[in-house]
Amino acid sequence: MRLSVDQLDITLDRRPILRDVCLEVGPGEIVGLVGPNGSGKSTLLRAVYRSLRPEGGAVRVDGDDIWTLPARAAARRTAAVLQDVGHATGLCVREIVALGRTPHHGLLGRDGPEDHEAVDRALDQCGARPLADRDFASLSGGERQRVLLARALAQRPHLLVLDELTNHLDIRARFELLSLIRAIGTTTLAVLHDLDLAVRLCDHLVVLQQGAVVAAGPVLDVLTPAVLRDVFGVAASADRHADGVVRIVYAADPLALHLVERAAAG
Ligand SMILES: Nc1ncnc2c1ncn2[C@@H]1O[C@H](COP(=O)(O)OP(=O)(O)OP(=O)(O)O)[C@@H](O)[C@H]1O
Repeated sequence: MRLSVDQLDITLDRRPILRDVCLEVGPGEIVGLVGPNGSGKSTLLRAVYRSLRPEGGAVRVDGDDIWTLPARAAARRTAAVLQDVGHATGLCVREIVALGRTPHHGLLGRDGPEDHEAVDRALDQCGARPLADRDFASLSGGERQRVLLARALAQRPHLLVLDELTNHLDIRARFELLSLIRAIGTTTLAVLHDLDLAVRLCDHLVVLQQGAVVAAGPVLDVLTPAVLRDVFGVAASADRHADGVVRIVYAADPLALHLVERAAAG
């Protein structure tokens, strides 16, 4: 259950988007992919879940290059929960979660006892069993995110890929979903915009800036004041507090961006 991204290059519309990107996610680790808007995070995830073929480099799951595996074998290994995906109406929650079993089906595509067991377990893991018979389209944003995570877990993937899973969620729902991901223990690569959540969830962070990795490693090694200032444009530091929790503390009011710009200039 290991992800290795090796010297990945991606060009879109004749513009280089990712350059020489390398990263590793070890078994059971949660690695956060962070960086400013447009730095290439979603593009990198697309390459990892095999929706975008790179010009150079390789994505390996458990040592196998995903482009040398048959499509169905690659699909079984990686499950993605993506942001802002439109969803067809008319399917109930159980049917949506059962879609996670599709890569495991043979040519006849029939569900067996193992599929039912995987769906029930995923619904339970995500606290979504009471929603099982509801129309998916009738759910709140937070409930939908839980169900989409359950669909990914029903797949029993080696690797979980999450793109802004906590978008649109209130603060309590964010923490609930993130603690659920921690408890699941699947090897995970997660794009997160909220650095405060990223430092709580992740073992390691990878920072992308203009398509290149500019820092990678344990949270406190990566989020130095220089990285927070030069990459994210805020005067802040990440510190472990007495209760053991890492928090980001702003040196200046983050709304007073002119102070940050002056600090950077000086
Ligand atoms: N299909 C495409 N064709 C051309 N350029 C693209 C395409 N998809 C993305 N890009 C460009 O690639 C760059 C990286 O986009 P990407 O969505 O990967 O960034 P991101 O870090 O996920 O951004 P955000 O934080 O805003 O979601 C952006 O400049 C974007 O405009």
